[in-house]
Amino acid sequence: MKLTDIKNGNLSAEWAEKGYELPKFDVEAVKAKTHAEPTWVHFGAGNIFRAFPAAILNDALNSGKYDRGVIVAESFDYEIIDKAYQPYDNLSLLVCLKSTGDIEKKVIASVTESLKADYSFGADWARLVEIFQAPSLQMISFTITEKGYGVAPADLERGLTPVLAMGKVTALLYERFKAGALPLTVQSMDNCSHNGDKVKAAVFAYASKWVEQGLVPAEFLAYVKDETKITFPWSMIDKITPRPDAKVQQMLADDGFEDNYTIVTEKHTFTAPFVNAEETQYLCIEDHYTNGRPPLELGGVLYCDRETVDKIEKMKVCTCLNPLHTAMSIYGCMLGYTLISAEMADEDLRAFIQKIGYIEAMPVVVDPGVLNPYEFIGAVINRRLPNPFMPDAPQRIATDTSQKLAIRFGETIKAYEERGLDKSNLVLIPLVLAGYARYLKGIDDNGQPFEISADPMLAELQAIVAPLKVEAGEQDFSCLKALYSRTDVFGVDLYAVGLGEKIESMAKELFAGPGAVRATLHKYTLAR
Ligand SMILES: NC(=O)c1ccc[n+]([C@@H]2O[C@H](COP(=O)([O-])OP(=O)(O)OC[C@H]3O[C@@H](n4cnc5c(N)ncnc54)[C@H](O)[C@@H]3O)[C@@H](O)[C@H]2O)c1
Ligand SMILES: O=P(O)(O)OC[C@@H](O)[C@@H](O)[C@H](O)[C@H](O)CO
Repeated sequence: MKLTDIKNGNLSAEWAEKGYELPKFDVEAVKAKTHAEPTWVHFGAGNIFRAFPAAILNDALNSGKYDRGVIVAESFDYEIIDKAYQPYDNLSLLVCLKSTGDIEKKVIASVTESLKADYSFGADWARLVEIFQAPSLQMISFTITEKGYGVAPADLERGLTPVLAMGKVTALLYERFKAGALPLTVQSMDNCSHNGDKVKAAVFAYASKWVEQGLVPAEFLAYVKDETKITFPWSMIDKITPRPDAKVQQMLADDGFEDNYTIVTEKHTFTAPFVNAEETQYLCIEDHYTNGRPPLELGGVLYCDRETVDKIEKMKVCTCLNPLHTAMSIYGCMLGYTLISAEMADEDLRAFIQKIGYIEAMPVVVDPGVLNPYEFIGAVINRRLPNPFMPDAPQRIATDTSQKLAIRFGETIKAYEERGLDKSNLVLIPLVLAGYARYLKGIDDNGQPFEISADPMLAELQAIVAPLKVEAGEQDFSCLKALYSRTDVFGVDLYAVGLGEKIESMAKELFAGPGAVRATLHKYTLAR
């Protein structure tokens, strides 16, 4: 079985026998229609694109209610196009790793063209210009990582031939402007807060600079700033999509699926003709489009207003997912875990995050109205985190913890303060923060050193806890005042809100020698 069998009409009975879902639409007809009248270009040919936006469109096409595919443009790592798209007619295999152990295998055929977005690839660039000149084009979208939105001063000086993604996008928008100032929506789908504003700021930066340099008329800047023409909606995307996994690769090989190898590009993108991801997914998009849009609600996208997108993001990041991730990762690293799913089989850790979520954070959750926070957190705790097929590690999540504590826990503490709620209800959240001081020592619960994940504040914060030792007996913990009063790290001065002393006393217990992390975690979690 090979993906190219689909184009060649060479489909053996094996595909169905082995449980591979094939496209239910006329792939060649969709390809031709999309070529003639494109509606959607997506920048960033990475794993999440294939696992999520392209898969949603595939579902819409399978429903028979839509007839256009998506054209993918790669502005950074061209090897992905050469090695993971072109040899497979842009087809891929989505392997959905359900928490039940069921595995869904679906051929994704919604990507109709793959293009290298750079002037040096003449034909591909010319095709992109043609697409941007097409009145039918409705939306361009992105999953290019947060750094993909960067605007470097040197690139702004390169005029109309920039090398960074946002410069290229602005150059293509200029082509659309010249074609009659046609409307278009520019849609970030990256995992960063207020993502639409990031694209907007970058496009405005290039357009302003080019006007200033006399390279484009002032009307171009007015065009990108005119909300009846160009919009930059916000979105919230949530689907854990790890790199292609060796076990999945082997399972495909055992099936007889030949396109089963992983490619690591020179730029260190991990790609493959297949992608593995969890089943749960949320994509919430601010519905502010100027030229219509593909009907992605057919594939489950939730369209709403900006305020709702913002609330959904807060629900996820401040309460229902990310605080639990961080809590279990700080303790997971100290307890020697390397797999999130294994941590969920640890009764203390599971109860720890469950009680943090339901008892301590949920009373102040931001309820977006359109998604039920209880259903969301239920899916996180019962289906997503325990999924044994997801190769996610606490060490990944513990990266940059100093940058995440304020949003993941500080917002909840602030909400208790603002609403005059009883802060004695906060026990396990203080235990997470106490655990952070213990984590910063880089010594696990057996008394052995472990590698702390990268963090821009690591040296500074480790210096604060340096006087402390992991050992039984009396110690002076007054150094912790310099840690827990840091509003930049915790979002609040924990002493000013009456939690500092409680956290300090928990820290004392956590530092009391090997085994103290487990004992303290167990004690407080059981008592809750
Ligand atoms: N993987 C997930 O679980 C997940 C979940 C939700 C959201 N996301 C969002 O999607 C993004 C990409 O994730 P992925 O799984 O596709 O990663 P990936 O490594 O598979 O692909 C990254 C993509 O971004 C491009 N890129 C990287 N640096 C760039 C740059 N400087 N300029 C332009 N393009 C650049 C790459 O070329 C590639 O197309 C994440 O950063 C996040 O914002 C990912
Ligand atoms: O991406 P980070 O490093 O901010 O956080 C790590 C995880 O909590 C995060 O990646 C989640 O897996 C993701 O937010 C799920 O959609």
